[in-house]
Amino acid sequence: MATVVSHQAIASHKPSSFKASHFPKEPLNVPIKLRQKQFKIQATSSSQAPLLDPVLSPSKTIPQSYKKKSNEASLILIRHGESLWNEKNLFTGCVDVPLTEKGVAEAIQAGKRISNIPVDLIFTSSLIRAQMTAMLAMTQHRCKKVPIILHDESEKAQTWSHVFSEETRKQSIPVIAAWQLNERMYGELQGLNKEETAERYGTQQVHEWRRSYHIPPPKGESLEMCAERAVAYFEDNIQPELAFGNNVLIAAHGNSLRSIIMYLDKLTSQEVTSLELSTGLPLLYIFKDRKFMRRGSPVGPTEAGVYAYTKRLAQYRQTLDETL
Ligand SMILES: O=C(O)[C@@H](CO)OP(=O)(O)O
Repeated sequence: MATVVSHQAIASHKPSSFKASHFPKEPLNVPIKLRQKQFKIQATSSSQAPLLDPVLSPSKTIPQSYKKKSNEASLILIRHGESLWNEKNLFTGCVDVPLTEKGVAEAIQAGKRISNIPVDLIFTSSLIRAQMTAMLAMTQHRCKKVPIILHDESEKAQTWSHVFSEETRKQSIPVIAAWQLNERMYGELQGLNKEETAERYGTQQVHEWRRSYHIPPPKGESLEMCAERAVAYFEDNIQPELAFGNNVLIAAHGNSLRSIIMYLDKLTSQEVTSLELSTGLPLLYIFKDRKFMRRGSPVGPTEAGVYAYTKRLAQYRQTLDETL
């Protein structure tokens, strides 16, 4: 079954509808797991003191009043916009190259398409092309919240990036960068031209390296190996957020997203070989009753059908319309 995916999601939380009680004393809506790992709530009312400190004890991290927000959540997947090496037709993998001007435009266009879909939390890979895409897309979001990258590479990085205003935090969206969402490592193909590689090794061989599930490129990751870390990360860190009711945007890569879509859509290792993702096209899923329902790629933020998908999305857009 061949599947070409693109999509577009919708709404945003209008500030007035976003009750502080959803995230009592929470920083940036920090997700449960990350919050457990990275933060503890500091018991102080001083405006001078940080509202959050690095975790000292995970057991102290979950406020008693923390309750599930919703039984339903939106999940938006976006493959990054065109990169400089996409343009040159080079195998890229884990080489960290930026977007082209076209890629920037694609990311902005993706943002327009999802400008009415709620986003509480953003996950990206650790690579700049995915991060640029997420950030550029969010410039278009009607909620006008500010995406902020959480830095957990050191205790100092955590401490130095604290936000001291609760109001400011409420107007922010945490961005979590995870290497597990990186593009598959393309081994000895990284930097090689795809067409020349096909001429040298044969079209069939190169197609197997690029699209088969089990066969890795020389000294690189097969899709199966990529799935082991990307899907594990999704299950451990992203799915719990959706189950809690947080709406999530993931900006990542052709192959890390193929492996996640394989998991979401329950594709076989044969079916995934024909799954192709276009650059910069958002794809919307609804997570409800522990199931993922793919909703495709809405054409524009005003497309009526998008809002028919769920009452919650329609309400969210209506709230935006009334507030902004
Ligand atoms: O070069 C890469 O990293 C990927 C994505 O651009 O290529 P492919 O389409 O071959 O998986």
